[in-house]
Amino acid sequence: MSIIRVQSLTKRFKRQIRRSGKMSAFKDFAFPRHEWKDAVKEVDFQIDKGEIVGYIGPNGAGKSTTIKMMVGILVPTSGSIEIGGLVPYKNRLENSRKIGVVFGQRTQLWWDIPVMETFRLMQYMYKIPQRQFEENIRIFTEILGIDEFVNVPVRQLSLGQRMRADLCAALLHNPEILYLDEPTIGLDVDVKERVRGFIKEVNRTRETTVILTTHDTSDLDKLCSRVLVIDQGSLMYDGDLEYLKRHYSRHDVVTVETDSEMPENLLRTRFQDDFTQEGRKCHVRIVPEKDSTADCIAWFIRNGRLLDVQIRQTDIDEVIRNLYSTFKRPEKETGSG
Ligand SMILES: Nc1ncnc2c1ncn2[C@@H]1O[C@H](COP(=O)(O)OP(=O)(O)OP(=O)(O)O)[C@@H](O)[C@H]1O
Repeated sequence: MSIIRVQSLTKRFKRQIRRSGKMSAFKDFAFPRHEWKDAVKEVDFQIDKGEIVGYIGPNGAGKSTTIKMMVGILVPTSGSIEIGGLVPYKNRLENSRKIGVVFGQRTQLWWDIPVMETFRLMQYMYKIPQRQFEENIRIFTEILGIDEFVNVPVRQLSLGQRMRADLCAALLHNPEILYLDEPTIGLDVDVKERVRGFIKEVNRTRETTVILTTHDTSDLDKLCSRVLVIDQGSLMYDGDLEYLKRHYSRHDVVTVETDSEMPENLLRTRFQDDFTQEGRKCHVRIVPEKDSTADCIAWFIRNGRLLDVQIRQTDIDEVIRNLYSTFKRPEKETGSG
């Protein structure tokens, strides 16, 4: 049962064209020239209750514009959006009770007051019953480990602490849908893991639907099985993450340095033609159908003395570039099932 239905969604912005050269500022002011930009073009998708979906694409692809229309901040130029039966920009207040939003780059919390006071203000604004409020605070503070800084003003929090407080605040009113815009940007590895664990737990226990934009492939790997890929406003792919990675990524490369040069015939027996050697360094291309990074490293540990290991993983921008060059014109592709 779809909780989100997006049909032929388009958002067109009018932008001023800036001139260059002599008197350009004056000319721009006196004789402004404009162009139209389709930030989102004829986008269609549906999302079921309880799904976690990655919404990805390069910078300027149209992700935030789509999310802003789903949240109700922007009005579509054409097409339709229905969130749990509501049209977001027409029913902003009702829609806001169904959704939680977290932007990694900016906080929704009040800068000058302690975290717990912010939560209390949220309780007041969303009319959250006391029991629900207390229970959520208890559960969320435990999983996110925020009890040690609930009395600290938001402005004094580190980025990782602020992000955890933001996540907690966004979920206090038990929203059905959670929009996360780059939720792990700038966080250290431990906090990233904590945030991902929390998102997973909320999705599992409350069936919260999660839409996530990210440039971090690990977020996708750990959280999403389905991704939507947008580029230049058009939806290029809607389907399985694994399918996308298998078909459009270059393979991961493991570079291993050993204390002495390994015999080429030994390497060839194990890795056939999927390696190159430069003295004590060996680069192995991991072909997922027949090998894994872990097995490759384990083999080197058994057969030589390791000095260094580097793994070059496929980054999602590279996947998208490959996807884009495969389809000369943006097209939709269904990879699931
Ligand atoms: N208010 C606006 N007026 C004019 N153009 C806009 C406006 N908002 C966004 N755009 C343009 O629409 C396009 C899509 O922008 P959007 O912010 O949705 O991209 P994005 O995929 O979220 O990018 P990023 O990953 O960098 O956040 C960009 O070309 C951007 O310059």
